[in-house]
Amino acid sequence: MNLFISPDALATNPTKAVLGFRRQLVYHLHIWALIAVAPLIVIQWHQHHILLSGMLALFCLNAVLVIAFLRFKGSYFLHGWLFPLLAAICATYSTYINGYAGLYWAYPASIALFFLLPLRQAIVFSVIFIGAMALVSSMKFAVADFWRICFSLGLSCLFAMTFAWLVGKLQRELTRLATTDPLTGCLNRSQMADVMNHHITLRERYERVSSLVLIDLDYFKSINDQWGHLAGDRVLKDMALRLRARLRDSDQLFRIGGEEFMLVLPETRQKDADRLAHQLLDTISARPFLDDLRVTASASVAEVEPGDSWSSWLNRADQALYEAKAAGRDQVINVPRQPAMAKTPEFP
Ligand SMILES: Nc1nc2c(ncn2[C@@H]2O[C@H](COP(=O)(O)OP(=O)(O)OP(=O)(O)O)[C@@H](O)[C@H]2O)c(=O)[nH]1
Repeated sequence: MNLFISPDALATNPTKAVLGFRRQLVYHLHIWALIAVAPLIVIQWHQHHILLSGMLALFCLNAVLVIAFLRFKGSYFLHGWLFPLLAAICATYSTYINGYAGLYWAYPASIALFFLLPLRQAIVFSVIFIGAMALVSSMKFAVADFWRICFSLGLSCLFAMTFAWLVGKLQRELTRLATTDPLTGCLNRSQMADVMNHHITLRERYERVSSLVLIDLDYFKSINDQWGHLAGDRVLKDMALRLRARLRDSDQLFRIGGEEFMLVLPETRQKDADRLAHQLLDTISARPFLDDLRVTASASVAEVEPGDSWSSWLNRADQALYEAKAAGRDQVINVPRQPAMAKTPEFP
């Protein structure tokens, strides 16, 4: 078995990739900490530091459980909280009984806090940890060393905090870039299957109904041909703004192709989605784009049905959109609802 490949190695979308990054960090940190700390259990036992040896054993047991949970269940054992808590307590207590030999462990412990905890919790935790270390250092070491320890430990935390903060910012920015379309700011296809599957699950489990609306600009190619691609881009941007202005916060707007947009409308039945689709086509055709460019769009509406997969749901909507185009464009076509399952007659 390869210990160094975590279950998240193959993430299927950007959000999962970020979650996978955090899991791998936690996973690897626990492995290295386990390897480093396990021999100390025996060393401290031999030095008759039974309490410290016991706490280190607890630390290693927690590391084994975290690794096993991540590896086999894909979840965090006790949310990964015990590592920072036990590491800080062990380092403080070891400094108290072992002096400098214990102090050295405070540095990796203070850095690990920022890799394992959310940033705010790590800051609070590190302030408490530095306070406890300062107290122990004031009892064990000369004044000059006390100040050296406080400043060097504080600086380690500051470096780790800056790094963790920047990595968090980078993760958020990369997720945004990977999940949205740069031209219109709409969600892109990377999230589509996950979002639709979520609504299918809500339908299957709680009978909560969502609908899908596809909107495709009519004769968009001729806009590009006549006015140029930059003008086409401005039409697409304006189109996304108009759609967003009419939608609720809970609705999700995707750009799934060149001039094709998809709306996922939670808690919305087909007839309400149909009304919204008509309103959206009106907002597109009512006002000219650019200076005086009249544009129309075609749309289709499909409510999620029992037994749907995301692709069958999308295919039905796609087929209806094709019909709207074939029927002359500038109109909404609804996917016919499946008849409700007839109840099986009960025999006396
Ligand atoms: N400006 C611009 N054009 C794009 C973009 N993505 C795709 N397109 C163009 O969109 C056009 C789509 O053409 P078609 O698929 O024939 O669709 P259409 O002309 O709208 O015709 P119907 O949909 O049948 O009404 C093509 O010319 C693509 O080059 C984009 O990001 N910006």
